[in-house]
Amino acid sequence: MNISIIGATGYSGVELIRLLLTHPEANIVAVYSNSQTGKAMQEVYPHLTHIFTDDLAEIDCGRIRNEADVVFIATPSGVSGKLVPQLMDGKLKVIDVSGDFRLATPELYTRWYGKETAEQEYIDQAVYGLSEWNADAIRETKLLANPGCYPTATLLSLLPLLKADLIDGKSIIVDAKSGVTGAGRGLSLGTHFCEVNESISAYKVGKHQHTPEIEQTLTQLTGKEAVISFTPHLVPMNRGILTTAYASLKEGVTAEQVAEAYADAYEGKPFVRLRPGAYPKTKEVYGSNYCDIAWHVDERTGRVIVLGVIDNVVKGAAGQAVQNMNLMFGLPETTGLAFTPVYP
Ligand SMILES: NC(=O)C1=CN([C@@H]2O[C@H](COP(=O)(O)OP(=O)(O)OC[C@H]3O[C@@H](n4cnc5c(N)ncnc54)[C@H](OP(=O)(O)O)[C@@H]3O)[C@@H](O)[C@H]2O)C=CC1
Ligand SMILES: CC(=O)N[C@@H](CCC(=O)OP(=O)(O)O)C(=O)O
Repeated sequence: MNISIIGATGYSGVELIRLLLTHPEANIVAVYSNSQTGKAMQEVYPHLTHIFTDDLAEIDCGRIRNEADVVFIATPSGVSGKLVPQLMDGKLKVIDVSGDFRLATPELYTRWYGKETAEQEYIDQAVYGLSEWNADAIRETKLLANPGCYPTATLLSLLPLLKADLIDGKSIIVDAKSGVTGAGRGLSLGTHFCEVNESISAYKVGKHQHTPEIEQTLTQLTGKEAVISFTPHLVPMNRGILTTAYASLKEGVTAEQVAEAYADAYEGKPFVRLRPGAYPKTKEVYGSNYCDIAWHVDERTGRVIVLGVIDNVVKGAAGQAVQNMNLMFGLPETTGLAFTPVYP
């Protein structure tokens, strides 16, 4: 497959390069940037010296349509919404890592992102790329909206329980923690070393843009109403997300039914590792495409507490995007992704 990457200089873009360089069917034909065109990749990322040395090109949708089979877009919100209408032509498949095509309507997007995205006709063409839950639709689409990082861990944790009707969808609380790469490579006061190191804080309480994405997907994939309280936190580490989800169990639900729901949902799903009763660490999935899930039934309160961990840049972005590419091109899901987490 001939591959182009728009936004190759960002953290998700450079992770796509790392994964695609060892993918047996992938051939990166061009990498694109907005503000660093003409530079070689190793000038921007010296760790790529002697490995990937292509020059960054100015974004050219005509060239991409002519020479690529698939284009990954890993740009800040509001960018792909404008690019995709220029790319959706002929055989080209588009995988958007940003949030521009995830929400059901442009109005909903603008309410949560404070920006404009593409028109409804393009949003309607996009398939939500939660690989483990939407594979049939993913295989057929030409426009893939790759899930957000927090939604990936949260949805994989909660969907089995809501689908099996074991929890009250309106009782869900999600407390999430992310490493700083989740905020991208751009410089900002909030991600500055002295602000983040030896500290932890919540942000965007009650207004994080992943709240509607999680609610919408829970409902679309289970047919059940879902309302969540979602609070993200920034923690002083590079990679990793831990989501702790709480939900009230329906009357009479047993720990065995909970275990069965997870086993049924993830049988034959290579990237979800079920670890009942465990305390998974982000370090245990670092650099890998795994999502580890553990659950604890609290009989005293009648709640279930679910812990999900992913590497935000891999399963939360580039890894899941490659998994989706594999599905879209009829390859085994694990192609180019079957590697062991880096530990410790
Ligand atoms: N980081 C993460 O863990 C995750 C990120 N995402 C989403 O993926 C997208 C990329 O994130 P991330 O890699 O962290 O971001 P970065 O800030 O690290 O990178 C952004 C990239 O977009 C390019 N870019 C910036 N503005 C424009 C523009 N106007 N037109 C074209 N290209 C532009 C930059 O290129 P240059 O500077 O060279 O011009 C850079 O390559 C975001 O939408 C993010 O929300 C999703 C899941 C997880
Ligand atoms: C730590 C951190 O700042 N994380 C980012 C994740 C952004 C992201 O992935 O958002 P979209 O893909 O939906 O744009 C945030 O909370 O906004």
